[in-house]
Amino acid sequence: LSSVGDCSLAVKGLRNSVSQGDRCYVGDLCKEMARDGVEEEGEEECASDVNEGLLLNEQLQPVDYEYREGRDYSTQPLKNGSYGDVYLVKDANTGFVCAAKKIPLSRFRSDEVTLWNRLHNLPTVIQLFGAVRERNLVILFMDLKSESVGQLLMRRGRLPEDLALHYVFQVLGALDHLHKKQVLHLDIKADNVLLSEDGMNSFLCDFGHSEKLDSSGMSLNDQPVIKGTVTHMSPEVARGHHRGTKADVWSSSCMLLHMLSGCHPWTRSYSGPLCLKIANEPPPLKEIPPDCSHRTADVMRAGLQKDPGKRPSAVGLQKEVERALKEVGGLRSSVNGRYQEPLKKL
Ligand SMILES: Oc1ccc(F)cc1Nc1nc(-c2ccncc2)cs1
Repeated sequence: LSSVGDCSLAVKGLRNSVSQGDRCYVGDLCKEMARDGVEEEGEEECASDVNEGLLLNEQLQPVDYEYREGRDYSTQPLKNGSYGDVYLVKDANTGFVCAAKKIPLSRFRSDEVTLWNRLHNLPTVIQLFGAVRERNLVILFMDLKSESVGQLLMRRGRLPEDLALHYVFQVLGALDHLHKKQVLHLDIKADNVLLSEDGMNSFLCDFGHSEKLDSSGMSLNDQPVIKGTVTHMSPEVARGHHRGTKADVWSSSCMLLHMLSGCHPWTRSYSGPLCLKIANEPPPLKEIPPDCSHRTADVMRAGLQKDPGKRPSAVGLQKEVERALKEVGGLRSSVNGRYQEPLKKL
């Protein structure tokens, strides 16, 4: 197919059904790719040399309607593989460098790309540059950032209070945008928040668990439900109840606790499977570091309300974070400060 509408180019193999005239439909294509994934489970050989998808950034240049690793772009593991299947990508024609995540087709959910694509002009969400299927893999191309908050936490043990509040402030702002666009993230955690070079700006990534909300706030999900990270899972999600915007608010409070203590929530108080503890035990408020300001503790008490009805919205909690940030004197810590030992088991 030749260049299509607002997509710089549709890679060959695109079914005609997804590209009518001058519009290309990321969603339909991705549904097709995901459907193939489900059918192909275990039928490895029949993937032949399928190569189809959409490139949304003209710096990624297909050759003869194909975009193949090795020929049209090269990859190398990012941060020597510490992110798993995320790679540094260099386009062979333009020399453009970006990042890419490789996902097995059988695990690919079209919602990941369609919902991410809905957020394409949000400055607090990492930009999607394209989605291309090659054999049994889906490769998601995206903007390259320096590291994740998860990486930063590995380097620093635990973060200064003002820096942790600064990041959760930005994450809650991004969540407010997502929720206004009827999108749930459902895997908010330090690993899925990326940082700019100077560490001052953060970007949400990984929409692999995202779901769309319907008008009544119920999550509309026709894709296989995969749960997010257990330690950051809200009680209602742990119970299998309906997932709404408040699930992301709970997880962002878990991320704040993780940044302040250096440990995932619940793991300092309990060992073994956490799902039941999250559903039945009181929120892990005793894990709040004693050296935290009262306002910061207030943020966690509000965000870790077990009843989603009593939990504030993203923008509501963001206002409490703003008060806590003011109480500690605003952001003054540097990203590259000394290592601080994570807190011990309770
Ligand atoms: O699983 C994902 C699905 C979609 C994404 F957009 C990102 C990820 N995961 C990660 N991406 C990175 C990263 C990206 C860009 N630059 C530096 C690091 C580190 S972990």
